[in-house]
Amino acid sequence: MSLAFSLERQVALSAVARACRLTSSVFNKLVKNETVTKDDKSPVTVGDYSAQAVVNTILSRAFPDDPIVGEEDASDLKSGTSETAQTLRKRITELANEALTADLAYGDVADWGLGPGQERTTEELLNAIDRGNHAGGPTGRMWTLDPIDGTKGFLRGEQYAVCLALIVNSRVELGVMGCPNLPHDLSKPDGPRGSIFVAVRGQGAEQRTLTLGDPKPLQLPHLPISELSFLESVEAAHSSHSFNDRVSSTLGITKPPTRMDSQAKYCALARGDGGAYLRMPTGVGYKEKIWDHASGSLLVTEAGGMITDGRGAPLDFGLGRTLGENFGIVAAGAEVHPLIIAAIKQVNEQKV
Ligand SMILES: Nc1ncnc2c1ncn2[C@@H]1O[C@H](COP(=O)(O)OS(=O)(=O)O)[C@@H](OP(=O)(O)O)[C@H]1O
Ligand SMILES: [Mg+2]
Ligand SMILES: [Mg+2]
Ligand SMILES: [Mg+2]
Repeated sequence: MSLAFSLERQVALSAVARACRLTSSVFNKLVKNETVTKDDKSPVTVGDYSAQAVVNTILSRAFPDDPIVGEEDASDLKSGTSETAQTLRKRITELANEALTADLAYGDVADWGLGPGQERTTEELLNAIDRGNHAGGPTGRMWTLDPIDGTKGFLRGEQYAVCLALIVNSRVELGVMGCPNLPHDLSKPDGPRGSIFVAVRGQGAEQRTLTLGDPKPLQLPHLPISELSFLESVEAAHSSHSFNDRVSSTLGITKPPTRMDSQAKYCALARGDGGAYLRMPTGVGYKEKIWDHASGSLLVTEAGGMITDGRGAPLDFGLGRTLGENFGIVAAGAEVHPLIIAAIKQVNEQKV
């Protein structure tokens, strides 16, 4: 009897591995005009668009009926008539086709026609990006994709992640994350780097190489307070550094925080770096996106950790494209998680 979601796991690993190859190669070649600013003022690059085109093309071929909730959409790319828009379309087509047709043998499932694919037209690739326009919701199967999480980190040559998860009836069942720049050992930032992480509900979590070899099971160690260091965002606008400092002091944590871009923080946590990830809002109004937390949340729980919002409530992946009213994120080892929730409550009470 085959394990649950084994085909989905293999397809998702293959799609993320191909997308990672693309993002790693595009970084060295990015030029002016290949990064644009979205309506919410955040950056998006040809890397984000082409990685979404690649993953959605592979998913659509393997699971044509599954909807996808993806971060990017192609409406501006489709309608733009400027020289920049034309250059972007051409570049996305080149990059996506290179990744789709490369003979990588990255765990491709030949029987399902997922070996190196055929070239796609620009129109097909832009439509593949727009397969990510699903609204989400409480029932049925859906994928959620962040083609480059931590785009700002990606642009700085630091941490970013390609994040893909399968949600069934509001529950994350499978999560895959590719982190091409993540050092194997955080204390050796110039040492070997790049890993792909995968978790299936009830089947554990593991770390592999970027070519999907050498699987290593992940288990979050029990870290005493003296060994804890909060993992937190680099961008101060994305989570409150000062709130984290106060929670840290309340708990008696003495190690400084580890600032790291993107969902790579979940991967670092799952393999035992830091011991806790704290992401408290900087203001009211921002709603966390499901693609920013789906794969990471499963990775952490399958490695033996816990994840809730800042009030201790479970994350709700069934409310649409956002986590709705969930307020902040706390992910940590099972022993330390309740202590962090209690410390957050204490800090909030001191405020009034
Ligand atoms: N105001 C605000 N509050 C909270 N989160 C926000 C906010 N604005 C953006 N984002 C999301 O943050 C994603 C980047 O993740 P991190 O904050 O962990 O990394 S980083 O510090 O920005 O590098 C980033 O994901 P990407 O857009 O995929 O890079 C955003 O979805
Ligand atoms: Mg973005
Ligand atoms: Mg993101
Ligand atoms: Mg993104």
